[in-house]
Amino acid sequence: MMTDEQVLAEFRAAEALLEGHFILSSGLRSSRYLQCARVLMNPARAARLAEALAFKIPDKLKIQLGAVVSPAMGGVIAGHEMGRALGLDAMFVERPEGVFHLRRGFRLEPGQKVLLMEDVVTTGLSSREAIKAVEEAGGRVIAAAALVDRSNGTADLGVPFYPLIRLDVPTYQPESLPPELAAIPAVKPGSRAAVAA
Ligand SMILES: O=P(O)(O)OC[C@H]1O[C@H](OP(=O)(O)OP(=O)(O)O)[C@H](O)[C@@H]1O
Ligand SMILES: O=C(O)c1cc(=O)[nH]c(=O)[nH]1
Ligand SMILES: [Mg+2]
Repeated sequence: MMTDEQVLAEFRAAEALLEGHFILSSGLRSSRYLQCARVLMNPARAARLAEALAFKIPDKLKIQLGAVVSPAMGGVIAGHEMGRALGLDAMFVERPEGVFHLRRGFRLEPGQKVLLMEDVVTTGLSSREAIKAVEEAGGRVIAAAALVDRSNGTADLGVPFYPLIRLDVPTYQPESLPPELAAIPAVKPGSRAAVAA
């Protein structure tokens, strides 16, 4: 078990709570960014957080799970640590041509029950795209998990969703930025291809 304060303390210790002007995966803008790669770069910290998250998933779901699948890049280490915490193999989907799919010889048994693991959920779009990829590969996503849910309650993944922590962080459409954000040059930390302007 970990309290929200303990989770936040791990993020602070990792210097993962960034402030500035960020272009998110969805194209939305924010003055705050959770840089989960900095949290996960410490293996002991990554393992502690994954164990705390595994504890939040109900046993009746956990016993059904056959694998963890996560969307690359951000989900890779998070998914691997969840695999360790749950005693399951962890695979990832990636999108070198733009659409998530399993590569590298990863495969799912027909109907194999999967936990979809993300680092951060903002709009839920990446999770939904990854769920589709799992289903196209024959698997069945029965639950989703993430280190951080910053969707402010808006993300609907279509399956039960277990975030380690929920953080209320505002996002803005690029055409309706508050002046203090418009004054700072925007950076895009994630790896999804930017939408053409
Ligand atoms: O809920 P969403 O609105 O989809 O946003 C969250 C997604 O954005 C980030 O990934 P990103 O696309 O930046 O790429 P990366 O994981 O390859 O860095 C993060 O790792 C999630 O996958
Ligand atoms: O929405 C995103 O792309 C996003 C937000 C955030 O806080 N951290 C992150 O890694 N991605
Ligand atoms: Mg990602």
